[in-house]
Amino acid sequence: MTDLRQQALDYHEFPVPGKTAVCLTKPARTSKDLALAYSPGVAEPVREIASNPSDAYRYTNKGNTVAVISNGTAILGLGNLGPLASKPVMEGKALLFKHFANIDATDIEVKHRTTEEFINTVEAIADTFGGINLEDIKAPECFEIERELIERCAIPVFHDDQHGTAIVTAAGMINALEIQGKELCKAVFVCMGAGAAAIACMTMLVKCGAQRENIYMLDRQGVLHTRRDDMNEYKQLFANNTDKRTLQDVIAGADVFLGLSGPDLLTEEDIKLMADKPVIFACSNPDPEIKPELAHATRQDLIMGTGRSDYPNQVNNVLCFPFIFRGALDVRATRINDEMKIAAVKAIADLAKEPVPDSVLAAYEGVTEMKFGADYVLPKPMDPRLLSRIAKAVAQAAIDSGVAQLTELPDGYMD
Ligand SMILES: NC(=O)C1=CN([C@@H]2O[C@H](COP(=O)(O)OP(=O)(O)OC[C@H]3O[C@@H](n4cnc5c(N)ncnc54)[C@H](OP(=O)(O)O)[C@@H]3O)[C@@H](O)[C@H]2O)C=CC1
Ligand SMILES: CC(=O)C(=O)O
Ligand SMILES: [Mg+2]
Repeated sequence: MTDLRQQALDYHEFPVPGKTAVCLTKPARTSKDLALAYSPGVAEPVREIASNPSDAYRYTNKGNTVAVISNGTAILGLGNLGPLASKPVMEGKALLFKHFANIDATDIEVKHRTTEEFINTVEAIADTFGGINLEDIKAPECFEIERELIERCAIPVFHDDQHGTAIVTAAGMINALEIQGKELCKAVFVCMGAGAAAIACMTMLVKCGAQRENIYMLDRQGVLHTRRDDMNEYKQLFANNTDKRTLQDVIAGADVFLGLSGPDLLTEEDIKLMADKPVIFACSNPDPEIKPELAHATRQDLIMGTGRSDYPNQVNNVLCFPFIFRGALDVRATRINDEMKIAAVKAIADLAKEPVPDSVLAAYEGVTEMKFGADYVLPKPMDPRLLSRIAKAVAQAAIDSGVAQLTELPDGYMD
């Protein structure tokens, strides 16, 4: 048993099992308190909400809550291990929502037979919450699930593995390519994986300026190409009219490798074939497509990122989801649209160029300097400025694009 394995199990088991609990925001000590909190007093907000549903934001915790919902079909890069096994990850997301953005998140693991049953289950409970963060639901079902739920729910529904990952990847990619002296619109991309995260990341990169014809994607069968007849409609959008079939065929001369697939799928020989000054984001969790030690030992001119906390350049949706929901909840956005996502990309990318506060350095043992460059293309999750920068940009974008129920930012918001 490795040290980290035992430490992780102990962390989850002691002093109480799990990572989250409920806390009270109102007194419940006296009979008067109970008469207000429960019967008879609770009847008053019930009547108010029955006659005006938006009063749920006024008298209940709805406006500061997010449901983190999974079916466990794509738990990190561990695969389809079922809803119950996904609970530690969902509790982990709830911990991050609370710690970084003071949002009260509840994890919900759904057992279901059909995609429709999952959608109906989530729709049925949606009004309880201010937002829904879908997590670790595999492609292609995730696309239909999210689309349907956005249609059916009056609150933001956001598949984190798609859009949280895409926002952070785009921010990191813009910065990494700038440092390498390359342009997004000219860069050649190889994306290993063609699932939830990969399709969303490449879609977002195209929105940010990457050229569709410069993108090669691969799944377990190899390169997505137009002569294949085994691809779903989402993969078809990224199929190229090409004779290239393997990773080795497409990685030769590529500027970027983006891994959203599984562990150890990229070799030293592969990265030797890439163009000068490549960018490698090997984002599979917990084990990346190539270990940073191996990549750095192979080439000196690359920028390397992973999804993990224990290497430089953590390309992980934790940099986005707590903060984008903070902004969306605070203006009661009914959805999280492209304008809000692009605002988040820009806020994250820009923050990486600013001097890093000492409090961030203190959270990273042994690190004495962090400065925009090859080992610092993205802000750190511990950076307290992420909250104000992303939430404010997102909330403003929600107002400007007409999906906020508030017409202006609250006075002094995030100042
Ligand atoms: N760093 C971050 O913030 C994030 C990282 N991720 C990581 O991305 C990975 C994928 O997650 P997600 O998109 O949600 O899962 P999905 O199940 O939706 O997609 C997985 C994709 O990876 C492909 N794949 C798996 N194994 C291989 C292989 N051996 N060779 C080629 N392709 C392979 C699958 O191919 P096929 O279609 O043929 O089955 C599929 O296209 C996970 O490792 C996850 O940890 C995800 C979200 C955020
Ligand atoms: C980070 C994350 O959401 C994942 O790996 O699935
Ligand atoms: Mg995930």
